[in-house]
Amino acid sequence: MPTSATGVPLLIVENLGKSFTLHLQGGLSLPVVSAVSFAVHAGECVALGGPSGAGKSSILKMVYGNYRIDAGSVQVADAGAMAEIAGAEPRLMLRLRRARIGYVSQFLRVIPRVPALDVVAAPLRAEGVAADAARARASALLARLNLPERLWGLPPATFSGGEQQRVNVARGFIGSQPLLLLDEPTASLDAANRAVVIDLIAEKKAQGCGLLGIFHDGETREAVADRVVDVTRFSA
Ligand SMILES: Nc1ncnc2c1ncn2[C@@H]1O[C@H](COP(=O)(O)OP(=O)(O)OP(=O)(O)O)[C@@H](O)[C@H]1O
Repeated sequence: MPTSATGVPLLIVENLGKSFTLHLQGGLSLPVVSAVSFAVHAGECVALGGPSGAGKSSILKMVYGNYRIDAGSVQVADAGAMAEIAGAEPRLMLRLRRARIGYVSQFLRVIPRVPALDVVAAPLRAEGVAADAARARASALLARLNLPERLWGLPPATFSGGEQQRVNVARGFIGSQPLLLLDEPTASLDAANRAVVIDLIAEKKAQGCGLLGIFHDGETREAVADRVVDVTRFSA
């Protein structure tokens, strides 16, 4: 696999394939993608492109271990070696998520009764950062994303879509994982907050992180992506 000028590979996807089995339709098999191959290197942001239903989110979910991998290989840089995600034990997957792969999903999975500040600080706490320091960094990120301070102590369940997305973005960006997956991180945001997310992505790149994202908004994609991998060429 060639290494780009930007850095070492953080993610190598080779011949990845996925079909969904529809049990309610008599076990009908719905092929989604096959032979997906690309890599993400340190310091670059790669966008997954292609029309709705092409399989972009499914690829992100396989990389994060949320969807089972039917064929091929997904390897993530881990302590000088590459760890295989296909068939990974849950314990390995949890460790990789804590230390190597961050993920900003489209929607925040709300945890009942946990205030927004602690939702955001949680990945740092999992890395072993002390509670006060983790909260201080969470506050700084929420302030940058213009989340009103009166909301920080409240659980995000009743927040607006855009407020929840900003909590989700802050939670995804606070950690120090070198690979970050982004599923439409700016979809519900206004222009000012979209610009903050674009800056956060640029900062991660400058730190040597690799990012793999879906950006429906063309302007955002244009601003952050170093290249686009068109998923239609892998349609099954
Ligand atoms: N859990 C699932 N069970 C069955 N089919 C699924 C599942 N997840 C995705 N699919 C199907 O796989 C195909 C690809 O979906 P996916 O969400 O990956 O596409 P996408 O390119 O991200 O689309 P969009 O841009 O609309 O988000 C779709 O036809 C979808 O219906």
